[in-house]
Formats: sequence, structure tokens, C-alpha cells
Amino acid sequence: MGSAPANVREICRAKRADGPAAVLAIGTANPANCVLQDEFPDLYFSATKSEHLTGLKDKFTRVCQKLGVRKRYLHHTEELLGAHPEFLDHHAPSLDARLDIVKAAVPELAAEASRRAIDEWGRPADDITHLVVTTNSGAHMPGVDFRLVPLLGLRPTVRRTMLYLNGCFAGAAALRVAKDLAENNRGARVLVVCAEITVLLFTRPEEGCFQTLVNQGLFGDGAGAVIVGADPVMIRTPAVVRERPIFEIVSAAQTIIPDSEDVITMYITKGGYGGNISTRQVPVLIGDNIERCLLDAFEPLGIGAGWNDLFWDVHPGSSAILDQVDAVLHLKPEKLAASRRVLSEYGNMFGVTVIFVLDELRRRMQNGEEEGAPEWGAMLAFGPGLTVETMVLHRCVAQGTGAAPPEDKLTAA
Ligand SMILES: CC(C)(COP(=O)(O)OP(=O)(O)OC[C@H]1O[C@@H](n2cnc3c(N)ncnc32)[C@H](O)[C@@H]1OP(=O)(O)O)[C@@H](O)C(=O)NCCC(=O)NCCSC(=O)CC(=O)O
Repeated sequence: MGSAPANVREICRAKRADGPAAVLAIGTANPANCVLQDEFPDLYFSATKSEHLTGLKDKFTRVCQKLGVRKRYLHHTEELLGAHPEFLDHHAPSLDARLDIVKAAVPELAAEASRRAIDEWGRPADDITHLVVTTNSGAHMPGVDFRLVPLLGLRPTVRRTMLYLNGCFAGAAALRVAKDLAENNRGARVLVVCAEITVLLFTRPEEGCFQTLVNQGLFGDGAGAVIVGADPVMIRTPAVVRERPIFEIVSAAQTIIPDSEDVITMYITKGGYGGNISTRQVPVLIGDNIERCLLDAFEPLGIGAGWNDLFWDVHPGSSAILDQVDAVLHLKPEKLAASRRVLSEYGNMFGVTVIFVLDELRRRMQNGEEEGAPEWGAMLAFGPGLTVETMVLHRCVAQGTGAAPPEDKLTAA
């Protein structure tokens, strides 16, 4: 205690990372039950004993064809629905049974995606210092974050943050929180996990309820996990493991679109989720506002690239939304290929979807499918109210196959 008193600013500065937060690994997972969109109207109207509503079924078929989805994965099977006839009637009390299902299934799916991310990362699970978890599927204390600690073998002192009910912007919000954690805590390694199981949304079709048709045709189940950290290191565990950054997270912002409070709403009722998505308004409002969000994000960084010089991770809310983004930004057709492919192969998985798109972008870049190999990119995610998350990303050279940390960062585990 005899030394000079430490300067608080210096202590704070020493605790911060030197470099930007980066995506170090990505893992994804889906339930086993795959449904093809072409077959889904038959399946859905049969499982809900609604075959007599032939006009509504035809309309559902038309809506299904417009959403941009080819297949999806769903936790709820015909067998599970058969065991819960109360799920068919949105007005019947079924919340407890639905919550019991997600309480067990969401942590398992979240753990599967997380294990894949941790395996790719290569370091032991107990090197994770922070955990940021997000889901719309549940309302439990303790939550999925707590359950993941034993499931993944994380340390009991891992610093957990649980984000419930952020709708489709949840994945981008979790990455934004992880960026701040990683950059403000030297050596932090943040596991971001988003998981969704849409059994709370399931109900039978009803004349006059267009929202139900969109919900049943659009949403899918999945989980995505990302390890975020700054200043990549090479460690001996005893094997040598090099952290390989994939994308640097350069900036992250969130904004509310004016007068949009009722455009996307969601709440828990005795029969599962209630709420409304103004499906005609959503693409229009997104189109009217995203260019301003993007300019606010890119201009202060002095990045003068045109929109077609970037790579894009846009939350694929539906085909109509991606078409609107394309039109407003005058994007070349291939620019939203990663978002369109994820929508087509998995459906809209709420906040999970942008993580799948990040993984798809990485795959496309590694395979040379991303034309021009852009250096800079943007993530756009949309959700309740109408909230827009905008993130500026920077592709790391060699895309997770190079960018090895220097020898002087070699750390003994
Ligand atoms: C719903 C759509 C697929 C409809 O497609 P189109 O507009 O191209 O097609 P369309 O006009 O021919 O409509 C097809 C049929 O649906 C009917 N229809 C369309 N919109 C309707 C509405 N709002 N209310 C009632 N009926 C409607 C039409 O009359 C037509 O019926 P008929 O065929 O009988 O003439 C599209 O508008 C769309 O994708 N909207 C955005 C969806 C969305 O908001 N996604 C975000 C999810 S939420 C999210 O991602 C974030 C979050 O949750 O947080």
C-alpha cells in the first residue's frame, strides 16, 4: 500500500480492450422436424381440424407462396399438437402447458448451437466470461441463461444478461450488448445465444384473422450462438488454439421509427402470444426509414462506400420486406442473397435469423460466392414498435482462416 495512489482513469483505461469486438465463432441449430412450405397448408389445416374452411385454406396457400419460405423447422409436431388439443383454441387457457414445453426445449436448442460455436472457437467453455441470452419463447426465472451454465460447463461466475421479448431485433440487440462488454472488459469472451421455439404462437386458423395465417406460414424455430471478443489471442490449452476473427463489429445503433408503437406488438395471454403485425405497413415504414439509419451509422465513420459495395445481413422479415430494402437502396439482386437463402431454408426465426445470415455470409465469402468480396458490411434488424438495429461490420481478411494473432499475444491457459 506504500505505492502512489492509482489514477482511476488509468485503471479504467487498462481494463478496456485495445481493438474492436469481433465475431470469433458462430454456431446454429434447429429442431429435427422439417416442414416443406408446399405441404404445410395440408398439414396445418389437417392438424387443426380445419379442412372444412376451404376458402381460408386457399388463401393460406397463397400467402405461404408469397412469404419467401421453402422450408422451416418446427419443434411442434403433429404428435405434440395431438397431445394438446387446447393449443388449437387461442381463447382456451394453454399458457402453462406451452411454457412447460419451451422451458425444457429452448435451453436444449440454445445449448446445441452454443456447443457448435464453442467447438469452432476451440477454447474451453469455462473461458467464457459473459453470457448474453435472448428469447421470446418463455417467461421463466431463472431463465435460459441460468440453465445454460450447467449445460455448457460455464463457470458459475459467468456474468449473465437475459433479454426477453425483443421480437425480431433481439439477435442484433444481443450482439450490440456483447460488443460493449467485449470492448470494455479486457480479455472478455462473450457468448451470445438467441433461441426461439414458436409453440406459443401456434393456434388454428380463423376467418377474419389474417395475422394467424402470417404467423403460421412465416415463423420457424432455431438457435444461433456467437462468440464475441476483442484482441484475438493464441493460447495453449495445452494444444495451441488461435482465435480467428470473422467480422469486426465496428458500430451498433438502435432507433425507434416515429409513431410506430402499434405496428408490431406482442404480449403473453392465457392462450399463448397475442399481438399484431401490420403486414402492409411494416415493409413501407422500413423502406421509408432505413436509408437514414444507414447514413447515421456510416457517415460518422467516414466510410464512403456505395450501398452496392457493402455486404448485407438484413433480417428477412419476409420477401416483401427484402424487396422493399432492395428497391429503396437500389441493391443489385445478389446483395441480399444470404438473407433470402436463410428465409427460404429456415423461415423467419425472430432474432435468431440475423445470426444464421451472418453464418451464411461467412460461408459465401469462404466459397468466393460473395461478388467483389466487400470489406465493409451492414446488419439491419427490425422488431417491435418499429425498432431498427443498425450495425456496421468489417470483414476480417481470410475470413476465419487467417488473421492469426501475433506470437507476443501467446497466453498460457
Ligand atoms: C403478408 C404478405 C406476404 C402479403 O403479400 P402481398 O402483399 O404481396 O400479397 P397480396 O396483397 O396479394 O396478399 C395476399 C393475400 O393476403 C391478403 N392480405 C394481405 N395483407 C393483408 C392484411 N394486412 N389483412 C388482410 N388480408 C391481407 C390479400 O388480400 C390477399 O388475399 P387474396 O389472395 O384472397 O386476394 C406481405 O405483405 C408481407 O410479407 N408483409 C410483411 C410481413 C411482415 O410484416 N413480416 C415481419 C414479421 S415480424 C418481424 O420480422 C419482426 C418481429 O416480429 O419483431
